[in-house]
Amino acid sequence: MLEVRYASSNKDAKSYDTMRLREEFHIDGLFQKDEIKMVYSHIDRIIAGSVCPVEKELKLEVGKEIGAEYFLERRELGIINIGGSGIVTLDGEVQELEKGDGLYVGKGIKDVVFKSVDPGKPAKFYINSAPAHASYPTVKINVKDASPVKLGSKEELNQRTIYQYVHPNVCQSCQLLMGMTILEDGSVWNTMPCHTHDRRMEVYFYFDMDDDAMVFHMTGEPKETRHIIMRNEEAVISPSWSIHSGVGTKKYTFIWGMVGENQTFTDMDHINNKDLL
Ligand SMILES: O=C[C@H](O)[C@@H](O)CC(=O)C(=O)O
Ligand SMILES: [Zn+2]
Repeated sequence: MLEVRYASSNKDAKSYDTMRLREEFHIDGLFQKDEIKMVYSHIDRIIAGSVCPVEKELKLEVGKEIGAEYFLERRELGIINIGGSGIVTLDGEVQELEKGDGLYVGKGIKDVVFKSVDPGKPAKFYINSAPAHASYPTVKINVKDASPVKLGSKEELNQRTIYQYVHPNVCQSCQLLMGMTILEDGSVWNTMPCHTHDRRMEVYFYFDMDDDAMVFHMTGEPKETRHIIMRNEEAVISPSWSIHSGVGTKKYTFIWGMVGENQTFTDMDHINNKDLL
């Protein structure tokens, strides 16, 4: 299933009510058994989605929206498995991904097939894909190979480690950047102090949450902030003009993916807390 969403202007988004904000930016219904769900956003043409093979093998297919012979004809793909052991087969070559493992798949791979090792403990593949102009090698990224950046402090309730998976420090890609942020026990804030980066949009995917837990995800321009309530295994699109930051009622982890003009991670436009409205 592929759902298409168009881009929203910062001028229009100011007047969105809760439901409209969710319609434009919030993604739920991920990880349905034996299904692939994808959202194709016209914001930098990122595709974010889930692949949840249980009994069946699932193959990436293309429709008219992509206009290619096969999914990765002119795209690249990042995968992180958040479930049980899984297998991704790339033109017949087998890659095994345990929980937390990632895979970068370059342009030109024709057959991408997903399956679970044990249907009793299905794999859950979270995916991000972006248009690509060049083919870079497939790279498997274990959590331990991802490049860690420690941020925050106990006092600010935002102590966390950002693991860069698809990033120039780890592997080559055309435009995709992807990683996972893990919070320390008792820290509830991510990406606060917050930032924007007009050169890249971003998608956050929240997981490893209890059923009754929520993350209040902050969105909007720095002086027009709104929130979107996130529950386990839901994602949210952040246009380049928007902040993206969250606070949890209980513990959570999230995967971030960025697509756009550049790949520089440290070029964000930091926003001072006192300037937020
Ligand atoms: O532009 C960078 C992205 O928003 C994330 O990498 C930030 C993040 O995971 C965090 O601060 O917790
Ligand atoms: Zn960001």
